[in-house]
Amino acid sequence: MDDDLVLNIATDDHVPSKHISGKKGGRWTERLKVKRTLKRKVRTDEKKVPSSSSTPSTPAEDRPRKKARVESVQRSKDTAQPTERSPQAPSKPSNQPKASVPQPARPTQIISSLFSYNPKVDLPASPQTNDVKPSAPSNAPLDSSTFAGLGLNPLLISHLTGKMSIQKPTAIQRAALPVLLSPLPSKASRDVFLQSQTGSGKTLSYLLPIIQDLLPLSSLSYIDRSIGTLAIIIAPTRELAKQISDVLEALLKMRLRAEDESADSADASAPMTRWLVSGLLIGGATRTHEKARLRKGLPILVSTPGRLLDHLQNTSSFNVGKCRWLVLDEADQLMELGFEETIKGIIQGLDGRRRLAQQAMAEGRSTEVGTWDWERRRRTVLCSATIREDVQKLAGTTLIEPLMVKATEADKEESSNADKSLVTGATESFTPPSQLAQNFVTVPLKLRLVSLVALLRKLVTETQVRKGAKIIVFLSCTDSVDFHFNLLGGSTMGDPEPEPEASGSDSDENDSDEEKEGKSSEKPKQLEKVEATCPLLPDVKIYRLHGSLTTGARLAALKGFAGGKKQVQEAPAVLFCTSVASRGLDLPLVRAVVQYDLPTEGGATEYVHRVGRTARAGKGGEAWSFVAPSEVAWVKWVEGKMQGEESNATVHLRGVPVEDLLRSGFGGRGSEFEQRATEIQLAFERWVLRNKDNANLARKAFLSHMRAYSTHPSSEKHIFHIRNLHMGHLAKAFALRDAPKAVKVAHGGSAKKNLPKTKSHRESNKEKPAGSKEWERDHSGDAERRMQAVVRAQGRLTKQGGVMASMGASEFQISGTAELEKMLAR
Ligand SMILES: Nc1ncnc2c1ncn2[C@@H]1O[C@H](COP(=O)(O)OP(=O)(O)OP(=O)(O)O)[C@@H](O)[C@H]1O
Repeated sequence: MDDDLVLNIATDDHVPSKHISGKKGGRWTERLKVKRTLKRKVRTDEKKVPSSSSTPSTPAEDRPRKKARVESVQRSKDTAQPTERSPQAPSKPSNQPKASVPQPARPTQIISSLFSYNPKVDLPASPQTNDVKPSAPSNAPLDSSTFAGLGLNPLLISHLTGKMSIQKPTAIQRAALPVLLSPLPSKASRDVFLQSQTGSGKTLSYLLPIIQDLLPLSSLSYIDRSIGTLAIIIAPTRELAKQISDVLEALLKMRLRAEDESADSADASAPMTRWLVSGLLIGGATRTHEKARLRKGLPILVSTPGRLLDHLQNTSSFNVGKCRWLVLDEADQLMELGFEETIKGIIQGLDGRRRLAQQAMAEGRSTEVGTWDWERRRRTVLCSATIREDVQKLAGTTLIEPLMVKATEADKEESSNADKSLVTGATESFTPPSQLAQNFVTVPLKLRLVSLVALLRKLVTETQVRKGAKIIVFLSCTDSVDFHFNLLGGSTMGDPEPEPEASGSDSDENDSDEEKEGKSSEKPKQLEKVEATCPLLPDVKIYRLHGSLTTGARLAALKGFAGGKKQVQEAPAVLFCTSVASRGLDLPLVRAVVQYDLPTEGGATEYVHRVGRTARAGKGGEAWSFVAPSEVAWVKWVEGKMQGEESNATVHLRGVPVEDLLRSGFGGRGSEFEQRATEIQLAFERWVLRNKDNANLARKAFLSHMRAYSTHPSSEKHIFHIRNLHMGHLAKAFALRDAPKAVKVAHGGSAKKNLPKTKSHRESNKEKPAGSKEWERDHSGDAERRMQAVVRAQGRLTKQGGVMASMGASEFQISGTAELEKMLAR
């Protein structure tokens, strides 16, 4: 199957016909001579004809054109003949947004096999109709309960209802607040393990009790922020920490008045919480700056683990001896990112600081005024959407006699409960919110790119009515995110090429101090562009998010995507991202989550976390997964995993035929969508051919995607095996015209030289700004380390002349350079 070699070869009008009209009559030797002369002339003329693209040619283009298969040509003639509307590629369906795309400067005849040689796709037996009734929301606020009934301070309640539009508690809040608010049963208060579905309101479940606990301190005469840090919340990523800090700040804006104090009294507006300052430590600012803020005092601190440990070890003015609360949010991600040892270090550091502070008091060395209840121990709360084995391990090392608090079904009173003790060894299923509509499309590799555009157009059209809706698209690696962001933001569909932008909207002020000092930013400025638009998605803003962007660019992208306070009036937005956005992020109005690449790590759990970015707090949402024909078994597999062994609930993904998707995205009658899709594919391919940078982005993305794909664990290799992928077809998904071999050569030099050396895709690509120690701490997970060990072992083996371990024989399907090379050449 090498049909990909002949795709999209444009035949320009002025290219002489290859048909040789032979001389009639005369001797056969004379006839042959004439025929040869003519043939030579045709070849010379062909060489003189300039390339259809006026852009610098890539090495791949320098090669002679390949011969088109008759079948392909025939097919394209049947399906891709330009029609009256075809220049407006793609014409919109009647209900589509106005996508007036200028006529592309395209050849008069298109030869494309985008719709031929694709494997036959059978839709698995799954509910196909649209009339599957949506279930009642499982993470919505409850009508049957009130915050007052749970013991929340009336001032907090009025702030929640008046300023934050939060009226009723969710199931996890109903379960957690009584436990965390209750007067402590003993000096040794119980630690808590908080578990519930995505988007169920875990953040408020611990923030409200912390604030309510600290509020009474406001009446102490000596209280001010120099009291030091009394509560610490740890989150695995900077984005999450920032998000929690934003919610905390919204809560602390609360202005408290004594009940008998009139609103007119002189100091009625004075906040009693003035001393209750929150701080954020995420490594974006210089250490000196952070130290200065710590010295002043930050009573409630939100931090990433690495930075917190750093200050505990190196900042003597960090006054944390009186810390009463420690929250470990997104515990499963903390474990996945390899923070177990860091957390242990933090706990030791906190204990040590407490001992020192007590000692200083006892020995009269402390300058502090007032008394402090040193008997009261620090309470630890661990939050997680899952109770996987590694999370239980973390609970075992950080919690003392914990209570398990969970909420699974919002509508059942008895399901919100606080168990007597922590469940151990349980393998409970982890399900998305019940109101989430889960879909999948089996997409032949060649059609992936155009199908993605079709799906985005469809979703955007549907959201036009509900302005401001957002769509998140998950991809396998940073290179792929960069490629798709630049491709959609750069393809013109025939418009004159836009001037290259000097820089994006990521202004200098967004850059962190460290980045300004040039310490961690290695990316060229243009790659840090934050926002893009695409003629195929009118009025839609496109963003990207991955760990290799500078902190400034990451936060700017999130801010742009989330929109301002009036999100409802804003343009729809699409965010291309890696798994860095899969946990905890609470972005308003996310209407759909598209898993263009299925998770390489974390399996079904990661799938549920990703789709959990929509359908939050009782709202609706859609999940879409792209499944390759060789991966169809994934659907049953993931349904089974979500269902769990004991659950009676049925979890179904609805299968949508790819033709339906393309038709609803591109419109037209009959198979017109095929021609429109072909034209879009051609426009993308032209963008790749436009210059070397674009071509390199595409090739890098292709190779990095391959590497990412090869890291699916061996337990999933019956579904995801690199051997099952047709490289030529996959190249199409990266708008590459070259066959894999050409990709390799065009990358400059030998394949061996150009393929990333046997490093894990994560190490070489996924989230790492080179030289960033903070990244090392924030993103180096156990799985990654194990994978790197396998890669290193393979490297040693081959260097010693050993035989490469067979693919998938280890935990990870790491292919060595030679192995990958062989596949590429296949
Ligand atoms: N009682 C409530 N009523 C209405 N909305 C709420 C309520 N509690 C929380 N929310 C909103 O629900 C959304 C999700 O909350 P939160 O981020 O705390 O969920 P989560 O359980 O931590 O999710 P994840 O596991 O994905 O991190 C937020 O936008 C929050 O403002």
